[in-house]
Amino acid sequence: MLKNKTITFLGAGAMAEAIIAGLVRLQVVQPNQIIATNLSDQEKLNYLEIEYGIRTNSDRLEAVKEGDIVILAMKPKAVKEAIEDVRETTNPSQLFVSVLAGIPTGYIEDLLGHQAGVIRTMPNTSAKVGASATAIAKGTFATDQHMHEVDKLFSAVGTVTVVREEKLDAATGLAGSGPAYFYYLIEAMEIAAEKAGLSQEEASTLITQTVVGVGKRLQSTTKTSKELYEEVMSPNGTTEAGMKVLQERNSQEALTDAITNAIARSKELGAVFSNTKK
Ligand SMILES: NC(=O)C1=CN([C@@H]2O[C@H](COP(=O)(O)OP(=O)(O)OC[C@H]3O[C@@H](n4cnc5c(N)ncnc54)[C@H](O)[C@@H]3O)[C@@H](O)[C@H]2O)C=CC1
Ligand SMILES: O=C(O)[C@@H]1CCC=N1
Repeated sequence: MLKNKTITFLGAGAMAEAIIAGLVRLQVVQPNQIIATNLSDQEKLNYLEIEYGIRTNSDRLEAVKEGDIVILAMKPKAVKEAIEDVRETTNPSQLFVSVLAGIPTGYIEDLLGHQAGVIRTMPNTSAKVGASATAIAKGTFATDQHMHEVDKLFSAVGTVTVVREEKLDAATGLAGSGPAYFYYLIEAMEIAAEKAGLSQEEASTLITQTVVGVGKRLQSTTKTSKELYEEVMSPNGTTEAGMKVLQERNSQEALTDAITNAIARSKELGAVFSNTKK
């Protein structure tokens, strides 16, 4: 399905690299089917060529012209300028895939100015190791075939959940931003480990395997998250002592609020940029 298709990344930052790494490592497409372009960082393009064997082109018009699938991977605030720059070279047979937080497909369709197939996605940086949790939603002119192609692309770098576009902001706050919440918790574990006298190496193995174990357990159990943490807590034991502090400080409420705020920000991004149309 993706054979003979050229995939152009317009924007070559952290998210583009995570997806490129996953696609190349899992051989979903040949490296030479991928072209990356960006605003100005030639060093980054050189690095991507060497690291992943993909093609790059600092001429954004040429890079986009060649793409059957164009992945929009710039920051949301740059989307208007980025699309206006290359609009003249786009055509209705191309598929545009956005990874941008908040930006509605309708806004991208308007910027392109033709009935372009646009699919909005929200992956996360775990794409780099083939473990993204990606949500995808169809724009007005995208076809089922387009959805199949994007499903195939992102299935190669993790799971794909198809949702209606209005749910993408929720997916963004939850899973797009999600890795950051876990890394923040992990940083807390590192600080506590150091305080307690563990070496970095000792702490690293203990923490990483704890996180991996939680993920694997979640994938293989029907127990609820509450049942799973209660299973760890012995009466008057160590976990209870730890959880007491988390509960006293309303940590769960803080985390719920954090995710809700991220979801609100995704909605806000969409509103802000859609209001500054053309
Ligand atoms: N970093 C993450 O965890 C995730 C990011 N995203 C989305 O991915 C997008 C990119 O984020 P990052 O990779 O973190 O940003 P980044 O700052 O690492 O990369 C942005 C890239 O866009 C390029 N760019 C800027 N202006 C441009 C223009 N006018 N034309 C072409 N390219 C241009 C830059 O040169 C750079 O290569 C954002 O819209 C973000 O919402 C989505 C899911 C997760
Ligand atoms: O922080 C952001 O806006 C992007 C979108 C999801 C993860 N990172």
